[in-house]
Amino acid sequence: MNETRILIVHPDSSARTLMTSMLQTLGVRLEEADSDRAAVRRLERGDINLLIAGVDPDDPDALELLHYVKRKFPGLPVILLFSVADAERTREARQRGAEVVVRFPLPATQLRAAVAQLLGQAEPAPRSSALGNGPTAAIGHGGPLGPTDGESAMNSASPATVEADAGHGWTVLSSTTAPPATASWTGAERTEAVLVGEDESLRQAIELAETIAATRAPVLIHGEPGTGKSLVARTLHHQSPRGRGPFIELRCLGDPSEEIERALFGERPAVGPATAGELARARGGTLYIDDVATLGPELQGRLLRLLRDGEYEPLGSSRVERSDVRLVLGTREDLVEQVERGRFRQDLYYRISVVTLKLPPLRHRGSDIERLAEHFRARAAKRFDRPIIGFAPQALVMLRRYHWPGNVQELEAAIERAVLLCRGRYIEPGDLGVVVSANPMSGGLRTPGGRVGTGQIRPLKEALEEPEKRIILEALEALGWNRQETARVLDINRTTLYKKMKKYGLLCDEVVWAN
Ligand SMILES: Nc1ncnc2c1ncn2[C@@H]1O[C@H](COP(=O)(O)OP(=O)(O)OP(=O)(O)O)[C@@H](O)[C@H]1O
Repeated sequence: MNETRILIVHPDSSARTLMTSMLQTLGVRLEEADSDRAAVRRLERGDINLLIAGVDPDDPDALELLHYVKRKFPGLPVILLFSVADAERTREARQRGAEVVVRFPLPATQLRAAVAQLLGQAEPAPRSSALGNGPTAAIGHGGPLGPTDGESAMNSASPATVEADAGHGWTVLSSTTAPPATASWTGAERTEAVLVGEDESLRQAIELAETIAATRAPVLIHGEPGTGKSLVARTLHHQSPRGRGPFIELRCLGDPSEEIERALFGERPAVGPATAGELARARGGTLYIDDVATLGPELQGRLLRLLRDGEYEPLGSSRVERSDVRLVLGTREDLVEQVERGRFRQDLYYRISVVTLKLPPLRHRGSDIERLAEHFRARAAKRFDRPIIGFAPQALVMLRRYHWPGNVQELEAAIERAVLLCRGRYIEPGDLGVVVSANPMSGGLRTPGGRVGTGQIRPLKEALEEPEKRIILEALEALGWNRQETARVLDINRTTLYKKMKKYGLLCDEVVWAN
Protein backbone atom coordinates (compact mmCIF):
# COMPACT_ATOMS: atom_id res chain seq x y z
CA MET A 1 0.00 0.00 0.00
CA ASN A 2 1.25 3.51 -0.80
CA GLU A 3 2.52 5.66 2.00
CA THR A 4 0.23 8.56 2.90
CA ARG A 5 1.82 11.86 1.92
CA ILE A 6 0.95 15.38 2.92
CA LEU A 7 2.37 18.36 1.11
CA ILE A 8 2.85 21.45 3.29
CA VAL A 9 3.16 24.70 1.38
CA HIS A 10 4.30 27.84 3.11
CA PRO A 11 6.87 30.51 2.21
CA ASP A 12 8.08 30.70 5.78
CA SER A 13 10.35 27.81 6.79
CA SER A 14 9.59 28.16 10.50
CA ALA A 15 5.84 27.82 9.78
CA ARG A 16 6.58 24.65 7.78
CA THR A 17 8.70 23.28 10.60
CA LEU A 18 5.97 24.07 13.09
CA MET A 19 3.35 22.26 11.02
CA THR A 20 5.65 19.32 10.53
CA SER A 21 6.18 19.03 14.27
CA MET A 22 2.43 19.26 14.86
CA LEU A 23 1.70 16.44 12.42
CA GLN A 24 4.59 14.07 12.83
CA THR A 25 2.75 11.89 15.35
CA LEU A 26 0.25 10.96 12.64
CA GLY A 27 2.79 8.61 11.07
CA VAL A 28 2.43 10.02 7.56
CA ARG A 29 5.08 11.25 5.16
CA LEU A 30 5.35 15.05 5.32
CA GLU A 31 6.80 16.95 2.40
CA GLU A 32 7.38 20.66 2.11
CA ALA A 33 7.25 23.29 -0.61
CA ASP A 34 8.16 26.94 -0.17
CA SER A 35 6.11 28.36 -3.05
CA ASP A 36 3.06 27.64 -5.18
CA ARG A 37 5.36 26.89 -8.09
CA ALA A 38 7.32 24.30 -6.09
CA ALA A 39 4.02 22.85 -4.86
CA VAL A 40 2.70 22.44 -8.41
CA ARG A 41 5.91 20.67 -9.45
CA ARG A 42 5.61 18.26 -6.56
CA LEU A 43 1.88 17.67 -7.11
CA GLU A 44 2.43 16.76 -10.72
CA ARG A 45 4.74 13.96 -9.68
CA GLY A 46 1.66 12.41 -7.99
CA ASP A 47 0.94 10.47 -4.80
CA ILE A 48 0.04 13.40 -2.60
CA ASN A 49 -2.98 12.65 -0.41
CA LEU A 50 -3.55 16.00 1.23
CA LEU A 51 -2.43 19.56 0.66
CA ILE A 52 -1.97 22.08 3.47
CA ALA A 53 -1.24 25.57 2.26
CA GLY A 54 -0.60 28.71 4.23
CA VAL A 55 -1.95 31.79 2.48
CA ASP A 56 -2.19 35.48 3.03
CA PRO A 57 -5.81 36.37 2.22
CA ASP A 58 -4.75 39.91 1.29
CA ASP A 59 -2.65 38.57 -1.56
CA PRO A 60 -4.72 38.85 -4.78
CA ASP A 61 -3.32 35.46 -5.91
CA ALA A 62 -4.00 33.80 -2.56
CA LEU A 63 -6.39 31.23 -3.97
CA GLU A 64 -4.55 30.44 -7.19
CA LEU A 65 -3.03 27.22 -5.90
CA LEU A 66 -6.42 26.08 -4.61
CA HIS A 67 -7.97 26.87 -7.97
CA TYR A 68 -5.28 24.86 -9.76
CA VAL A 69 -5.57 21.89 -7.42
CA LYS A 70 -9.34 21.67 -7.63
CA ARG A 71 -9.17 21.78 -11.41
CA LYS A 72 -6.34 19.29 -11.86
CA PHE A 73 -6.81 17.06 -8.82
CA PRO A 74 -10.48 17.34 -7.89
CA GLY A 75 -10.15 14.53 -5.37
CA LEU A 76 -7.29 16.04 -3.41
CA PRO A 77 -8.46 17.56 -0.11
CA VAL A 78 -7.08 20.98 0.76
CA ILE A 79 -6.63 22.69 4.10
CA LEU A 80 -6.01 26.41 3.82
CA LEU A 81 -4.32 28.24 6.67
CA PHE A 82 -5.10 31.95 6.67
CA SER A 83 -2.63 34.29 8.28
CA VAL A 84 -5.42 36.68 9.24
CA ALA A 85 -9.16 36.34 9.59
CA ASP A 86 -11.02 37.27 6.43
CA ALA A 87 -14.63 36.13 6.22
CA GLU A 88 -15.02 37.13 2.58
CA ARG A 89 -11.97 35.19 1.46
CA THR A 90 -12.98 32.23 3.60
CA ARG A 91 -16.30 32.10 1.84
CA GLU A 92 -14.59 32.33 -1.51
CA ALA A 93 -12.11 29.59 -0.60
CA ARG A 94 -14.89 27.28 0.47
CA GLN A 95 -16.85 28.04 -2.67
CA ARG A 96 -13.79 27.04 -4.63
CA GLY A 97 -13.68 23.73 -2.84
CA ALA A 98 -11.31 24.09 0.11
CA GLU A 99 -12.36 21.42 2.58
CA VAL A 100 -11.12 23.28 5.63
CA VAL A 101 -10.18 26.92 6.13
CA VAL A 102 -8.63 27.81 9.46
CA ARG A 103 -6.64 30.59 10.96
CA PHE A 104 -2.97 29.82 11.46
CA PRO A 105 -1.47 29.31 13.99
CA LEU A 106 -4.01 26.98 15.49
CA PRO A 107 -3.91 24.30 18.18
CA ALA A 108 -2.08 21.14 17.11
CA THR A 109 -5.06 19.04 18.16
CA GLN A 110 -7.27 20.96 15.77
CA LEU A 111 -4.91 20.61 12.84
CA ARG A 112 -4.39 16.92 13.50
CA ALA A 113 -8.13 16.33 13.78
CA ALA A 114 -8.77 18.04 10.45
CA VAL A 115 -5.97 16.09 8.78
CA ALA A 116 -7.06 12.77 10.26
CA GLN A 117 -10.61 13.29 9.06
CA LEU A 118 -9.67 14.29 5.57
CA LEU A 119 -7.17 11.47 5.23
CA GLY A 120 -9.80 9.03 6.38
CA GLN A 121 -11.72 9.94 3.26
CA ALA A 122 -9.05 10.50 0.68
CA GLU A 123 -7.14 8.29 -1.67
CA PRO A 124 -3.83 9.25 -3.24
CA ALA A 125 -3.97 11.84 -5.98
CA PRO A 126 -3.55 10.37 -9.42
CA ARG A 127 -0.17 10.35 -11.08
CA SER A 128 0.62 13.02 -13.59
CA SER A 129 -0.10 10.74 -16.52
CA ALA A 130 -3.76 11.24 -15.81
CA LEU A 131 -3.44 14.98 -15.66
CA GLY A 132 -4.74 17.31 -18.25
CA ASN A 133 -7.62 15.00 -18.98
CA GLY A 134 -9.98 16.87 -16.75
CA PRO A 135 -11.16 15.41 -13.50
CA THR A 136 -9.53 12.10 -12.75
CA ALA A 137 -10.12 9.80 -9.81
CA ALA A 138 -11.98 11.83 -7.26
CA ILE A 139 -11.80 11.46 -3.52
CA GLY A 140 -12.24 7.88 -2.54
CA HIS A 141 -15.16 7.32 -0.31
CA GLY A 142 -12.94 5.66 2.20
CA GLY A 143 -15.41 2.94 2.96
CA PRO A 144 -19.12 3.22 3.33
CA LEU A 145 -18.96 5.84 6.02
CA GLY A 146 -17.01 8.13 3.77
CA PRO A 147 -18.81 11.10 2.29
CA THR A 148 -21.51 10.81 -0.27
CA ASP A 149 -20.88 12.46 -3.59
CA GLY A 150 -22.54 15.65 -2.59
CA GLU A 151 -20.38 15.92 0.48
CA SER A 152 -17.03 14.86 -0.81
CA ALA A 153 -15.91 18.26 -1.89
CA MET A 154 -17.77 19.92 0.96
CA ASN A 155 -17.86 22.99 -1.16
CA SER A 156 -20.23 25.82 -0.72
CA ALA A 157 -22.27 24.86 -3.70
CA SER A 158 -24.30 22.70 -1.37
CA PRO A 159 -27.34 24.64 -0.17
CA ALA A 160 -26.59 23.92 3.47
CA THR A 161 -23.14 25.44 3.27
CA VAL A 162 -24.23 28.44 1.30
CA GLU A 163 -26.86 29.22 3.85
CA ALA A 164 -24.52 28.65 6.76
CA ASP A 165 -22.00 30.91 5.14
CA ALA A 166 -24.42 33.64 4.33
CA GLY A 167 -23.90 35.70 7.40
CA HIS A 168 -25.17 33.20 9.93
CA GLY A 169 -21.93 33.10 11.78
CA TRP A 170 -20.71 29.77 10.58
CA THR A 171 -17.17 29.88 9.46
CA VAL A 172 -14.32 27.59 10.30
CA LEU A 173 -12.05 30.58 10.55
CA SER A 174 -12.21 31.08 14.25
CA SER A 175 -9.36 29.28 15.91
CA THR A 176 -7.85 32.35 17.42
CA THR A 177 -10.61 34.85 17.05
CA ALA A 178 -12.58 35.77 20.13
CA PRO A 179 -16.03 34.24 20.32
CA PRO A 180 -19.09 36.43 20.41
CA ALA A 181 -20.68 37.17 23.75
CA THR A 182 -23.07 34.30 23.49
CA ALA A 183 -23.92 31.58 21.09
CA SER A 184 -20.70 31.00 19.24
CA TRP A 185 -22.65 28.87 16.84
CA THR A 186 -25.40 31.16 15.83
CA GLY A 187 -26.39 28.75 13.08
CA ALA A 188 -27.78 26.58 15.84
CA GLU A 189 -30.63 29.01 16.25
CA ARG A 190 -32.35 27.11 13.54
CA THR A 191 -32.73 24.32 16.09
CA GLU A 192 -34.14 26.70 18.68
CA ALA A 193 -31.55 25.60 21.25
CA VAL A 194 -28.58 27.96 21.31
CA LEU A 195 -25.20 27.01 22.61
CA VAL A 196 -24.19 29.63 25.15
CA GLY A 197 -20.72 29.94 26.62
CA GLU A 198 -17.33 31.54 26.50
CA ASP A 199 -15.39 29.27 28.80
CA GLU A 200 -11.99 28.55 27.29
CA SER A 201 -12.21 24.76 27.33
CA LEU A 202 -15.74 24.85 25.95
CA ARG A 203 -14.51 27.21 23.26
CA GLN A 204 -11.69 24.83 22.36
CA ALA A 205 -14.18 21.97 22.12
CA ILE A 206 -16.40 24.10 19.90
CA GLU A 207 -13.52 25.09 17.66
CA LEU A 208 -12.51 21.49 17.23
CA ALA A 209 -16.12 20.66 16.41
CA GLU A 210 -16.23 23.50 13.89
CA THR A 211 -13.14 22.18 12.18
CA ILE A 212 -14.64 18.78 11.59
CA ALA A 213 -18.32 19.70 11.24
CA ALA A 214 -18.18 19.45 7.49
CA THR A 215 -16.63 15.99 7.40
CA ARG A 216 -18.48 12.76 7.92
CA ALA A 217 -16.15 11.32 10.51
CA PRO A 218 -17.55 9.96 13.76
CA VAL A 219 -17.24 12.22 16.77
CA LEU A 220 -17.09 11.26 20.42
CA ILE A 221 -18.46 13.75 22.95
CA HIS A 222 -17.36 13.20 26.51
CA GLY A 223 -18.85 15.07 29.44
CA GLU A 224 -20.63 14.67 32.74
CA PRO A 225 -24.42 14.37 32.65
CA GLY A 226 -26.13 17.56 31.55
CA THR A 227 -23.02 19.27 30.15
CA GLY A 228 -24.60 19.73 26.75
CA LYS A 229 -23.44 16.66 24.79
CA SER A 230 -26.72 16.27 23.00
CA LEU A 231 -26.93 19.99 22.21
CA VAL A 232 -23.39 19.97 20.80
CA ALA A 233 -24.21 16.89 18.70
CA ARG A 234 -27.27 18.64 17.33
CA THR A 235 -25.30 21.79 16.59
CA LEU A 236 -22.61 19.76 14.86
CA HIS A 237 -25.31 18.23 12.70
CA HIS A 238 -26.82 21.57 11.76
CA GLN A 239 -23.43 22.97 10.84
CA SER A 240 -22.62 20.05 8.55
CA PRO A 241 -23.64 19.47 4.95
CA ARG A 242 -26.13 16.94 6.38
CA GLY A 243 -27.88 19.70 8.32
CA ARG A 244 -31.02 19.43 6.23
CA GLY A 245 -31.28 15.72 6.85
CA PRO A 246 -32.72 14.20 10.01
CA PHE A 247 -31.05 14.39 13.42
CA ILE A 248 -31.97 11.35 15.49
CA GLU A 249 -31.04 10.75 19.09
CA LEU A 250 -30.78 7.29 20.61
CA ARG A 251 -30.36 7.07 24.38
CA CYS A 252 -28.99 3.76 25.55
CA LEU A 253 -28.80 4.13 29.31
CA GLY A 254 -30.73 1.45 31.14
CA ASP A 255 -32.26 -0.25 28.11
CA PRO A 256 -31.66 -3.96 27.59
CA SER A 257 -29.35 -4.82 24.72
CA GLU A 258 -32.05 -6.28 22.54
CA GLU A 259 -34.18 -3.17 22.84
CA ILE A 260 -31.28 -0.99 21.76
CA GLU A 261 -30.42 -3.36 18.96
CA ARG A 262 -33.99 -3.25 17.71
CA ALA A 263 -34.15 0.52 18.03
CA LEU A 264 -30.85 0.97 16.22
CA PHE A 265 -30.98 -1.60 13.44
CA GLY A 266 -34.71 -2.17 13.08
CA GLU A 267 -36.38 -5.53 12.69
CA ARG A 268 -37.38 -7.62 9.72
CA PRO A 269 -39.10 -10.77 10.96
CA ALA A 270 -39.76 -13.73 8.66
CA VAL A 271 -43.47 -13.06 9.02
CA GLY A 272 -45.15 -9.81 9.88
CA PRO A 273 -44.27 -6.21 9.09
CA ALA A 274 -40.72 -4.86 9.19
CA THR A 275 -39.86 -1.98 11.54
CA ALA A 276 -37.29 0.62 10.55
CA GLY A 277 -34.53 1.33 13.04
CA GLU A 278 -32.97 4.70 13.89
CA LEU A 279 -30.19 4.04 11.40
CA ALA A 280 -32.70 3.92 8.60
CA ARG A 281 -34.60 6.92 9.97
CA ALA A 282 -31.42 8.96 10.18
CA ARG A 283 -30.53 8.27 6.56
CA GLY A 284 -28.82 11.28 5.02
CA GLY A 285 -28.45 12.88 8.45
CA THR A 286 -26.85 12.31 11.83
CA LEU A 287 -27.46 9.69 14.48
CA TYR A 288 -26.45 10.62 18.02
CA ILE A 289 -26.00 7.58 20.26
CA ASP A 290 -25.74 8.64 23.89
CA ASP A 291 -24.12 6.64 26.70
CA VAL A 292 -22.19 4.46 24.30
CA ALA A 293 -20.17 3.05 27.23
CA THR A 294 -23.23 1.15 28.39
CA LEU A 295 -23.51 -0.94 25.21
CA GLY A 296 -22.94 -4.65 25.75
CA PRO A 297 -20.16 -6.59 23.98
CA GLU A 298 -22.42 -7.87 21.23
CA LEU A 299 -23.67 -4.41 20.36
CA GLN A 300 -20.17 -2.97 20.50
CA GLY A 301 -19.18 -5.55 17.88
CA ARG A 302 -22.09 -4.58 15.65
CA LEU A 303 -21.31 -0.91 16.06
CA LEU A 304 -17.70 -1.54 15.10
CA ARG A 305 -18.81 -3.29 11.94
CA LEU A 306 -21.14 -0.43 11.15
CA LEU A 307 -18.33 2.08 11.54
CA ARG A 308 -15.79 -0.01 9.67
CA ASP A 309 -17.87 -1.35 6.80
CA GLY A 310 -20.99 0.80 6.91
CA GLU A 311 -23.11 -2.33 7.01
CA TYR A 312 -25.66 -3.85 9.33
CA GLU A 313 -28.45 -6.38 9.41
CA PRO A 314 -31.84 -5.68 10.98
CA LEU A 315 -32.93 -8.12 13.68
CA GLY A 316 -34.32 -11.35 12.28
CA SER A 317 -32.80 -10.74 8.86
CA SER A 318 -29.63 -11.77 7.11
CA ARG A 319 -29.99 -9.17 4.40
CA VAL A 320 -27.17 -6.66 4.65
CA GLU A 321 -28.18 -3.00 4.68
CA ARG A 322 -25.87 -0.10 3.98
CA SER A 323 -25.94 2.91 6.23
CA ASP A 324 -25.78 6.55 5.22
CA VAL A 325 -25.46 8.39 8.51
CA ARG A 326 -22.90 10.36 10.40
CA LEU A 327 -22.46 8.88 13.84
CA VAL A 328 -21.91 11.02 16.91
CA LEU A 329 -21.37 9.15 20.14
CA GLY A 330 -21.85 10.51 23.63
CA THR A 331 -20.39 9.24 26.87
CA ARG A 332 -20.33 10.35 30.47
CA GLU A 333 -17.84 7.58 31.30
CA ASP A 334 -14.14 7.81 30.65
CA LEU A 335 -13.83 5.30 27.81
CA VAL A 336 -10.07 4.84 28.30
CA GLU A 337 -10.82 3.61 31.78
CA GLN A 338 -13.57 1.36 30.42
CA VAL A 339 -11.12 -0.09 27.89
CA GLU A 340 -8.57 -0.72 30.65
CA ARG A 341 -11.21 -2.50 32.68
CA GLY A 342 -12.06 -4.66 29.70
CA ARG A 343 -15.58 -3.26 29.47
CA PHE A 344 -15.20 -1.47 26.18
CA ARG A 345 -13.56 -2.75 23.01
CA GLN A 346 -10.27 -1.10 22.31
CA ASP A 347 -10.67 -1.30 18.52
CA LEU A 348 -14.06 0.40 18.79
CA TYR A 349 -12.61 3.05 21.06
CA TYR A 350 -9.85 3.82 18.54
CA ARG A 351 -12.37 4.12 15.77
CA ILE A 352 -14.69 6.51 17.55
CA SER A 353 -12.17 8.62 19.43
CA VAL A 354 -10.13 10.20 16.64
CA VAL A 355 -12.11 13.34 17.24
CA THR A 356 -13.11 13.66 20.87
CA LEU A 357 -14.83 16.73 22.22
CA LYS A 358 -14.51 17.13 25.96
CA LEU A 359 -17.21 19.24 27.55
CA PRO A 360 -16.17 20.76 30.87
CA PRO A 361 -18.44 20.44 33.91
CA LEU A 362 -20.38 23.61 34.68
CA ARG A 363 -18.48 24.19 37.96
CA HIS A 364 -15.32 24.73 35.88
CA ARG A 365 -16.88 27.22 33.51
CA GLY A 366 -16.50 30.34 35.64
CA SER A 367 -18.62 33.23 34.44
CA ASP A 368 -20.50 30.99 32.03
CA ILE A 369 -22.71 30.07 34.98
CA GLU A 370 -24.09 33.60 35.07
CA ARG A 371 -24.24 33.82 31.32
CA LEU A 372 -26.23 30.61 31.10
CA ALA A 373 -28.45 31.59 34.04
CA GLU A 374 -29.28 34.86 32.33
CA HIS A 375 -29.98 33.05 29.07
CA PHE A 376 -32.35 30.62 30.77
CA ARG A 377 -34.01 33.43 32.76
CA ALA A 378 -34.75 35.47 29.65
CA ARG A 379 -36.03 32.45 27.79
CA ALA A 380 -38.24 31.24 30.65
CA ALA A 381 -39.62 34.75 31.34
CA LYS A 382 -40.68 34.96 27.72
CA ARG A 383 -41.97 31.42 27.53
CA PHE A 384 -44.01 31.65 30.75
CA ASP A 385 -44.88 35.31 30.23
CA ARG A 386 -43.43 36.33 33.62
CA PRO A 387 -42.09 39.85 34.32
CA ILE A 388 -38.76 38.63 35.76
CA ILE A 389 -35.95 40.91 34.66
CA GLY A 390 -32.86 39.72 36.52
CA PHE A 391 -31.18 38.27 39.59
CA ALA A 392 -30.72 39.73 43.06
CA PRO A 393 -26.96 39.92 43.86
CA GLN A 394 -27.22 37.22 46.53
CA ALA A 395 -28.90 34.87 44.09
CA LEU A 396 -25.95 35.29 41.73
CA VAL A 397 -23.51 34.55 44.54
CA MET A 398 -25.46 31.40 45.26
CA LEU A 399 -25.36 30.30 41.64
CA ARG A 400 -21.61 30.81 41.54
CA ARG A 401 -20.96 28.87 44.73
CA TYR A 402 -23.04 25.83 44.05
CA HIS A 403 -21.14 22.96 42.40
CA TRP A 404 -23.88 21.91 39.96
CA PRO A 405 -23.52 18.13 39.85
CA GLY A 406 -26.28 18.01 37.24
CA ASN A 407 -24.49 20.70 35.23
CA VAL A 408 -26.32 22.88 32.71
CA GLN A 409 -29.40 20.70 32.86
CA GLU A 410 -29.73 21.31 36.60
CA LEU A 411 -29.12 25.03 36.17
CA GLU A 412 -31.74 25.24 33.46
CA ALA A 413 -34.34 23.49 35.65
CA ALA A 414 -33.44 25.64 38.68
CA ILE A 415 -33.86 28.88 36.73
CA GLU A 416 -37.12 27.84 35.12
CA ARG A 417 -38.51 26.93 38.51
CA ALA A 418 -37.28 30.23 39.95
CA VAL A 419 -38.94 32.21 37.16
CA LEU A 420 -42.23 30.51 37.95
CA LEU A 421 -41.92 30.93 41.73
CA CYS A 422 -40.47 34.43 41.87
CA ARG A 423 -42.87 37.06 43.26
CA GLY A 424 -40.82 40.16 42.50
CA ARG A 425 -38.98 41.22 39.37
CA TYR A 426 -35.61 39.82 40.46
CA ILE A 427 -34.90 36.19 41.32
CA GLU A 428 -34.01 35.95 45.02
CA PRO A 429 -31.92 33.23 46.70
CA GLY A 430 -35.09 31.63 48.09
CA ASP A 431 -36.53 31.19 44.60
CA LEU A 432 -33.66 28.98 43.58
CA GLY A 433 -34.79 26.08 45.71
CA VAL A 434 -31.28 25.34 46.89
CA VAL A 435 -29.44 26.70 49.90
CA VAL A 436 -25.78 27.01 49.17
CA SER A 437 -23.24 27.05 51.96
CA ALA A 438 -22.11 30.52 52.96
CA ASN A 439 -18.59 29.14 53.12
CA PRO A 440 -17.06 29.72 49.71
CA MET A 441 -14.50 27.00 50.32
CA SER A 442 -17.12 24.29 50.63
CA GLY A 443 -19.17 25.20 47.59
CA GLY A 444 -21.59 22.57 48.81
CA LEU A 445 -25.34 22.37 48.82
CA ARG A 446 -27.07 22.46 52.17
CA THR A 447 -30.51 21.37 53.11
CA PRO A 448 -32.72 24.10 54.58
CA GLY A 449 -32.00 22.56 58.02
CA GLY A 450 -28.39 23.64 57.61
CA ARG A 451 -26.77 20.21 57.41
CA VAL A 452 -25.15 18.93 54.26
CA GLY A 453 -27.42 16.29 52.77
CA THR A 454 -25.61 12.96 52.35
CA GLY A 455 -26.65 12.88 48.73
CA GLN A 456 -24.61 16.06 48.28
CA ILE A 457 -21.35 14.85 49.81
CA ARG A 458 -18.82 14.77 47.05
CA PRO A 459 -15.63 12.76 46.64
CA LEU A 460 -12.80 14.65 48.32
CA LYS A 461 -10.81 14.98 45.10
CA GLU A 462 -13.72 16.61 43.32
CA ALA A 463 -14.63 18.84 46.28
CA LEU A 464 -11.08 20.19 46.37
CA GLU A 465 -11.10 21.21 42.73
CA GLU A 466 -13.07 24.41 43.19
CA PRO A 467 -10.87 25.96 45.90
CA GLU A 468 -7.75 24.79 44.07
CA LYS A 469 -8.87 26.52 40.89
CA ARG A 470 -9.65 29.68 42.83
CA ILE A 471 -6.28 29.72 44.59
CA ILE A 472 -4.40 29.23 41.33
CA LEU A 473 -6.45 31.90 39.59
CA GLU A 474 -5.92 34.40 42.38
CA ALA A 475 -2.17 33.73 42.40
CA LEU A 476 -1.95 34.09 38.63
CA GLU A 477 -3.88 37.33 38.69
CA ALA A 478 -1.81 38.70 41.57
CA LEU A 479 1.41 37.87 39.74
CA GLY A 480 0.39 39.19 36.36
CA TRP A 481 -0.02 35.67 34.92
CA ASN A 482 3.69 35.01 35.27
CA ARG A 483 3.73 31.24 35.46
CA GLN A 484 7.25 30.84 36.75
CA GLU A 485 6.59 33.20 39.61
CA THR A 486 3.15 31.69 40.32
CA ALA A 487 4.60 28.18 40.45
CA ARG A 488 7.31 29.38 42.82
CA VAL A 489 4.86 31.11 45.15
CA LEU A 490 2.49 28.14 45.15
CA ASP A 491 5.48 25.83 45.67
CA ILE A 492 4.69 23.55 42.77
CA ASN A 493 6.70 22.97 39.63
CA ARG A 494 5.79 24.66 36.37
CA THR A 495 4.61 21.48 34.71
CA THR A 496 2.17 20.86 37.54
CA LEU A 497 0.95 24.43 37.27
CA TYR A 498 0.56 24.10 33.52
CA LYS A 499 -1.42 20.85 33.90
CA LYS A 500 -3.71 22.37 36.50
CA MET A 501 -4.24 25.51 34.41
CA LYS A 502 -5.17 23.30 31.51
CA LYS A 503 -7.53 21.21 33.63
CA TYR A 504 -9.32 24.31 34.91
CA GLY A 505 -9.47 26.04 31.55
CA LEU A 506 -7.08 28.80 32.55
CA LEU A 507 -4.86 28.65 29.47
CA CYS A 508 -6.84 31.52 28.09
CA ASP A 509 -4.76 33.07 25.35
CA GLU A 510 -2.42 30.27 24.65
CA VAL A 511 -2.36 28.33 21.46
CA VAL A 512 -1.93 24.72 22.45
CA TRP A 513 0.91 23.35 20.37
CA ALA A 514 1.50 20.18 22.23
CA ASN A 515 -0.63 17.11 22.96
N1 LIG B 1 -23.89 25.63 26.45
C1 LIG B 1 -25.21 25.56 26.55
N2 LIG B 1 -25.98 26.60 26.20
C2 LIG B 1 -27.33 26.57 26.31
N3 LIG B 1 -28.00 25.50 26.75
C3 LIG B 1 -27.30 24.41 27.11
C4 LIG B 1 -25.87 24.38 27.01
N4 LIG B 1 -25.45 23.18 27.41
C5 LIG B 1 -26.54 22.48 27.75
N5 LIG B 1 -27.66 23.22 27.56
C6 LIG B 1 -29.04 22.81 27.83
O1 LIG B 1 -28.98 21.99 28.99
C7 LIG B 1 -29.83 20.86 28.84
C8 LIG B 1 -29.01 19.59 28.96
O2 LIG B 1 -28.16 19.52 27.83
P1 LIG B 1 -27.93 18.14 27.07
O3 LIG B 1 -29.16 17.29 27.10
O4 LIG B 1 -27.36 18.47 25.74
O5 LIG B 1 -26.83 17.49 28.02
P2 LIG B 1 -26.22 16.02 27.93
O6 LIG B 1 -24.79 16.16 28.31
O7 LIG B 1 -26.53 15.40 26.62
O8 LIG B 1 -27.03 15.32 29.09
P3 LIG B 1 -27.08 13.73 29.42
O9 LIG B 1 -25.71 13.33 29.86
O10 LIG B 1 -28.09 13.67 30.52
O11 LIG B 1 -27.52 13.05 28.17
C9 LIG B 1 -30.50 21.00 27.50
O12 LIG B 1 -31.78 21.58 27.68
C10 LIG B 1 -29.59 21.92 26.74
O13 LIG B 1 -30.31 22.65 25.77
